[in-house]
Amino acid sequence: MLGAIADDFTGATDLATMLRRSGHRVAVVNGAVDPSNLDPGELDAVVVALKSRTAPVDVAVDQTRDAVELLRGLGASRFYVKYCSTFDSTPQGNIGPMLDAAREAVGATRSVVVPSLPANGRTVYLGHLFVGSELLEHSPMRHHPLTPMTASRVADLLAPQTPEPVTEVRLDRVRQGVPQLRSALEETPGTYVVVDAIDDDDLATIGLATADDVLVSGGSGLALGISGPGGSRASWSAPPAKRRVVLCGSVSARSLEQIAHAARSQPVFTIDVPAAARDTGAAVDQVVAWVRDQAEDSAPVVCAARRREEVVASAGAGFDPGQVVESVLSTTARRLVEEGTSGALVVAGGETSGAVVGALGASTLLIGPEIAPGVCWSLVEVSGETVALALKSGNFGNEDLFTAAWDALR
Ligand SMILES: Nc1ncnc2c1ncn2[C@@H]1O[C@H](COP(=O)(O)OP(=O)(O)O)[C@@H](O)[C@H]1O
Ligand SMILES: O=C(O)[C@@H](O)C(=O)COP(=O)(O)O
Repeated sequence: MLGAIADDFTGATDLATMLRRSGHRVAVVNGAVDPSNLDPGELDAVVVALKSRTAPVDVAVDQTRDAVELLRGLGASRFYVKYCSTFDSTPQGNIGPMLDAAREAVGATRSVVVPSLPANGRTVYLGHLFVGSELLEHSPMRHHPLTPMTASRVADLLAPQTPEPVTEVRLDRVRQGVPQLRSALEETPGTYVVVDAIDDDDLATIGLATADDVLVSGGSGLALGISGPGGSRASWSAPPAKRRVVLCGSVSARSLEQIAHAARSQPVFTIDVPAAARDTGAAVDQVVAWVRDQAEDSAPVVCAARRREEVVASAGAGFDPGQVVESVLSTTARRLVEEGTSGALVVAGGETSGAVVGALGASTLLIGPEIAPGVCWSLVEVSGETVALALKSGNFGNEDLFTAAWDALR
């Protein structure tokens, strides 16, 4: 079994989507909950979802070690550390510390570092990470509130995060083929080796060349190069139709476009963040009541900003706006599910998704149909009821995702 550790929940379902494509029967487990209902005999891969991307370094390291133990207990013999395809991290971490912790725990001497996800425009060439046609440092990730990415060479981003040497293998060696790449990796000194990849064939070559490595790391793209046995997939059946709701805590450029698109046909509610900070319970009551008032066949959207200017800055606010929004959206999710109002949620944003899955107390996500590259439906059990969840990474999906996602739920 392949055991994977993802540093956020949307990243976990992103990876699961790619593992499913490459022939694995895969489940995502919430690293914070005991996965007692999991039958590893029916799975080729398990992804542990953590909320460690922006956690304190020691917390991320402890969570990583615990995840390795959990995966070992489930029978994992190979491991995959999944981080963001835009390498979201700071000079302190947490990609380096998580890699160091995983490498020591699994006894690996080396790991490739492969953030590329060509399906969503993330490529690495000459060691530099591109988002579409722009270097990472010129992309909107430059302005990310928690992990502003102001450099583009992956080795330069990783080096301050680890005492281990970081080296590079260039595209020409990848394009020479699997045996040559394997030799290049063996000859290249360095514990972490950043490998260029600009299309899915490159990822396939890297996957084959590292097939015997006990540890690999990357965005989700590398999973396309790791072949699973390709047996029949875990059974999927959509839960009974109940009201559909979108909870968007992401303020990424693509999520804001998706809200604007949905607003043309669906009701949209914008949370008043300062008011919610004063009385979170009242804000949740207001959102839940608003959702109940919408037409049964609608797919209402709840968000906390429709434009970038509406994002409340932490500095000087006197409260943590991110925490307030996560709290309102996750408590709303639990209320809507518990009272039977909603059985299908699209949740946008990595931190937001971690908060929602945490509030639902879900332990295992059974992976279902794909909605867009890196976005899929999943099923969770909440108090004996089956709920459909789609966890969407901030910058993933077409503009119409909040209205089109439901088509894949049948
Ligand atoms: N209006 C707002 N003001 C301040 N923070 C907000 C607002 N709306 C959402 N947030 C916060 O922004 C963060 C977005 O992060 P996340 O959910 O990971 O999305 P993404 O995947 O796009 O990065 C969350 O912590 C969320 O609570
Ligand atoms: O690898 C990716 O790009 C995604 O799986 C991911 O981790 C994105 O993070 P969020 O935008 O914070 O959801």
